Amino acid sequence: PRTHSYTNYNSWDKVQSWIAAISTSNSALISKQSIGSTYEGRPMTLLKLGKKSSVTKPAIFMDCGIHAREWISPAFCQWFVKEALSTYGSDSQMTSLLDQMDVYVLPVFNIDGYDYTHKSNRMWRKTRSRTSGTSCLGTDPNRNWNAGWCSKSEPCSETFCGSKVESEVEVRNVADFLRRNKADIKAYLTIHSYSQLVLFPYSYTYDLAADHSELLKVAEGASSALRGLYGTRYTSGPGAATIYPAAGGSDDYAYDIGVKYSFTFELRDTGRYGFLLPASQIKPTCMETMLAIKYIAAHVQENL
Ligand SMILES: NCCCCC[C@@H](C[SeH])C(=O)O
Ligand SMILES: [Zn+2]
Ligand SMILES: [Zn+2]
Repeated sequence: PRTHSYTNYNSWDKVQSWIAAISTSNSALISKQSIGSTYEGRPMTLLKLGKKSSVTKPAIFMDCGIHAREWISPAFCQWFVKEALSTYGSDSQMTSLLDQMDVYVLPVFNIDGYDYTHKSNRMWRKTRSRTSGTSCLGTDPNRNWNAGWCSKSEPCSETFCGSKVESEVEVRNVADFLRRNKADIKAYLTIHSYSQLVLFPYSYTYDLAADHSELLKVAEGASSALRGLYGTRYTSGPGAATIYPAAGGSDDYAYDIGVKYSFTFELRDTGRYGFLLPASQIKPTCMETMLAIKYIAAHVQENL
């Protein structure tokens, strides 16, 4: 049956029906808005969490599922929404957060790819768009942003940067939203797997970001908050030196348009299961990651 579960990896049609249900479950705290469609025509629906207000509040933007095979990522976004709604009023930090700020959550960024991993190729990473002149499909949505964009790359590569900046409609839809709302968006969080890392700009250069020392402090604080639950060890640092140099990333783009608190998470594990993280680890992974996200949110609030 079409039953959604927070402790299972949900197919796209289950996530889609969950979005419809959860977004109308509590009109005081959650609403939804469309930010466009994917290449194959699936609806990109943004969830807006926060105490309803007639004035614009400062916001945090979080996306999951940029890469199709990283199933623990959309699982976390669903968990986050559930936790926010169910602990508002009882958890003082979550209550303060949703009173003072709005949190935008995009549960699955690359829906076409996510659906494809459920139906065809579990290890697919990219979008499912067609590029003229090649039979290889897809562009890496985390190399397609206007941030040190790579221009030269192979269409058949897993990290193909695309035929041009924002060639991918999914990237354009989110970039447009960030540009429209950048005055109010104070933090950008993008959730990936795997490697257990908290990364921040830059990846497109080894140059340190202007806010490097503060971002490092926040990333280390988030990692230690996460470690407090089960002892899971994360590494923190700027992307280029901590994982690998990477052009055209969403975090670098958000930072360069002025969203100072920009972080990329690589969730569990460190390679034993990799992208195929067992569903039995969804709950512990989401519980510990909540602590890291709440740590960052608290820092953002303290610096509003
Ligand atoms: N902006 C690049 C952040 C660091 C790399 C993140 C990983 C996630 Se799978 C990648 O996009 O290769
Ligand atoms: Zn990824
Ligand atoms: Zn990754």
